[in-house]
Formats: sequence, C-alpha cells, structure tokens
Amino acid sequence: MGLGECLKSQVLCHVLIGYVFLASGLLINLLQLCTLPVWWLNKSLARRINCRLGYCISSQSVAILDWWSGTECTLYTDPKMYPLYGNENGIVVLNHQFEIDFMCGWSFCDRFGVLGSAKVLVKKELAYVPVIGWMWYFLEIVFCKRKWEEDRITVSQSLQKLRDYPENFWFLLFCEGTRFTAKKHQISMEVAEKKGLPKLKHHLLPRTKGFWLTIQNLRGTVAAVYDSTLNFRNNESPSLSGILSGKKYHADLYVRRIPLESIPEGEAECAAWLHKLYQEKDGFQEQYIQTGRYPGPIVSTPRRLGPLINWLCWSALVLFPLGAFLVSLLSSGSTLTILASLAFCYGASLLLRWMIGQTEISRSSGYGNKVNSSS
Ligand SMILES: CCCCC/C=C\C/C=C\CCCCCCCC(=O)SCCNC(=O)CCNC(=O)[C@H](O)C(C)(C)COP(=O)(O)OP(=O)(O)OC[C@H]1O[C@@H](n2cnc3c(N)ncnc32)[C@H](O)[C@@H]1OP(=O)(O)O
Ligand SMILES: CCCCCCCCCCCCCCCCCC(=O)OC[C@@H](O)COP(=O)(O)O
Repeated sequence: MGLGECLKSQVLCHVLIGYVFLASGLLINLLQLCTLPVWWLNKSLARRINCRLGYCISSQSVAILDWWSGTECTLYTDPKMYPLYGNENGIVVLNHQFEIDFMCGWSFCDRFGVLGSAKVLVKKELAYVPVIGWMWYFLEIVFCKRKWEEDRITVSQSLQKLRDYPENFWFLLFCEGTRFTAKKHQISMEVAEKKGLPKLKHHLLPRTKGFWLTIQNLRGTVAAVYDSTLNFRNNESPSLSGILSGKKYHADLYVRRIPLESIPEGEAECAAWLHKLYQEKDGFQEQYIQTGRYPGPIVSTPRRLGPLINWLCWSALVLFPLGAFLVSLLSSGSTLTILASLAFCYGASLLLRWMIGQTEISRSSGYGNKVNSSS
C-alpha cells in the first residue's frame, strides 16, 4: 500500500473530511437562509445566488469522488448530441441500483456546467437531512411522499415553478421509485405479470405517474429526455464509505438523447412509452454485463478542477478555526470544556454516521416491498 492509499484509509482523514462537509455545509445553509429577502426583491438573482451556494456543497461530494477516490466516470453517447448537453434543459431517467449513483450524477452535472442547478424528484424523508436536504429547499428541488393522491398536486405545483428557472437544468427521475433489491424486484415483477407487461431482469418495474406528470408540466421548458444507464466495471459495489477510504471505482454511463416532442402526451400512451424504454434499458444492462460495453462510442469528459479548488478553499476556511480552537482548548486545561467538546464531537460523528447511512441500500425503505393498494 502506497503512502497516499495509507493516508486515505486513516480514520482521522475521514473525520476531517466529515467535519469540513458538515461545518462548511451548515455555514452555506445559513448563507442560503440569508438570501430570503433577495427572493422578494429579485427572484431570478436569488435563484442564481442559490445555484452558486448549492454548487459549493454538492461539488464537495464531486471532489471526494473525482479527486480523493480517483473514481473514473466514462460517458458513452452520440458525439453529435454532446454539444447540446448542458446547453438545454433535460429530464434524466436513470437506473437506481448503486449507493453512489447520485455522486456520479453530480460529477457528470459538473462536467456539463449544470451542477448548481441540478434538480431531482426526491422522497420527502431526505428533506430533513442536514446540509444536503436543507440546501434542496433553496434549490427548489421537487419533493414527493410517494403517495400519488398527494403528489399529483404538490409535485405538479413544484414543477410549474421550474418553468421560468433562469439557468439550464437537468431534472433527475428515478422512475423505479426506490433502490433495487432482490425482494423489491420479485414483487415488482409480480405486478408486471398482473399487468401483462414483459419481465425486466435488471430493473424494477417503473412507476409511470411521476414521469407523465413531469413531461406534462415541463413540456415547452425541457428539450429532451436523457435516457441514462449507469453501471460499474468488474461487478464493483461502490459505497460512500469506500469512496471516503480512497477506493477507486469505474463508472460507465450510457446516455441517449430523446427529443421531448417524440414522447406521447396522453397518460396511458406515455406510460406505455416508459415501459418500452425500460425494456430497452434492460437490454443495455444485459449487453454491458455480457460484453463490458454499451452500444455507443465513448466521449471524453475529463474531471474538472473546480470541485477540487472549491473543496480546498472551504477546508482551509473551516480547518483553520478548528486548529485554533484545539490549541486554546488544550492550553486552557479545563476538564469541563474538554469533556463538553468531546461530547459535541461524539454527537457530530453520530450525525455523520446517520447521514452516510441514508446512502446505504441495506437501510433502504420498505417502499416497493409490497404491492401498492392501487394495483
Ligand atoms: C447522469 C446524469 C445525472 C444527472 C443528475 C441530475 C441531478 C442530480 C441531483 C441530485 C442528486 C441527488 C439524488 C438523490 C436521490 C434520491 C431520489 C429518490 O428519492 S427516489 C424516490 C422518489 N422518486 C420517485 O419515486 C420517482 C418515481 N415514482 C413515481 O413517479 C410515482 O408515481 C410517484 C409520483 C412518486 C407516486 O408514488 P406512488 O407510490 O403513489 O406510486 P404510483 O401511484 O405510481 O404506484 C401505483 C402504481 O404502481 C404499481 N405498483 C404497485 N406496486 C408496485 C411495485 N412494487 N412495483 C412497481 N409498481 C407497483 C401499481 O400497480 C400502480 O400502477 P398504475 O400506475 O398502473 O396505477
Ligand atoms: C461528500 C463528502 C462526504 C462527507 C461525509 C458524509 C456526508 C454524507 C452525505 C450524505 C448525503 C445524503 C444524501 C442522500 C442521498 C441518497 C440518495 C438515495 O439514493 O436515496 C434513496 C432514494 O432514492 C430511494 O430510497 P429507498 O426507497 O431506496 O430507501
């Protein structure tokens, strides 16, 4: 093991990374809160400021992925479509199978200049996660309860607000609605059978309502659907803990651009279209597993320096006061202050552990473990 690898596996490094993320993230959340008066004066300016502030948080996770762990993200796509990526609004439809798929998504957003404005249809539970969940309020991320009767109204309202968004954005949809597990796959294939739909081998049956609602509300605002399929080489099962320990993974992403005009408007037709898309996606997954490649050519999208510079700047800003505090703590010699500081650190480490747990599939929700009543 080299010196770099040995350093990256040290718990102290993980504690410092966690500290930088939490301390800078909470500071940025506070700055986001301070932009509230700007919303009333100049909404477009407030949105642009929040895109930059959001970038300061999400690009830290890109820096950990691209620069700390050195994970390689390779893009397969039609080179003719490449110039459009990042220069128009897009709806990204992605498989939901890996613990770090959101980090790879953010890394690609950064490479196409849309990281600050990246949007997603996300479960409401994640709104309460400090730093990232709180950041999402100010980025106008769309939350859902995964209860159609409520979501049909609230999701629609949130999507309508994006129609005059001042920056190009990608809107991410995990149509499977939850992460892939063997049990959820089995149940969803029972639903597929009841509905007379072909079985999928590598995906859960997509939930079509959120997709239809998104298309319906963003027609005229979004130019295309980016059908995206993510996989990792050599059967890697990447995790956030692995990334923090400096483990290098190899992500391969296949993207097809589908113009929005080619997607049917009616709910039933749109649902049928999505089911067909997932059958094609299943085929791409199978091809990848068999051959280690997707159909399209590889297009070079190098990692960018921006996330690294941003991370180093925030690290300097929050590590310097920490160092000064530790020196004054040790020189004060007060047992009570030292014990209180230790208790605070313990609390912060529990919070971080809980946040990392949100990304772990073994702690995934029970959603999709049984057939919904509406079926
Ligand atoms: C590569 C570039 C990447 C770019 C990245 C860009 C941006 C990145 C930004 C941020 C990154 C952060 C990422 C964070 C990730 C977190 C994501 C999530 O939280 S995923 C969970 C939330 N999202 C969704 O759920 C979306 C999909 N769901 C839907 O669309 C749903 O329809 C809904 C709108 C949420 C409503 O949910 P509800 O449960 O009420 O679903 P339905 O009404 O659809 O369900 C009933 C329907 O489903 C059938 N059914 C029943 N049981 C099952 C089952 N087990 N499996 C499948 N289907 C089932 C049932 O028969 C009904 O069918 P029908 O529709 O015909 O009536
Ligand atoms: C980045 C630097 C590292 C610093 C230390 C650690 C910071 C921890 C960051 C925690 C980030 C929390 C954001 C969670 C995003 C999880 C995305 C996800 O995949 O959610 C799952 C849902 O889609 C479906 O939920 P399930 O029904 O499967 O349940």
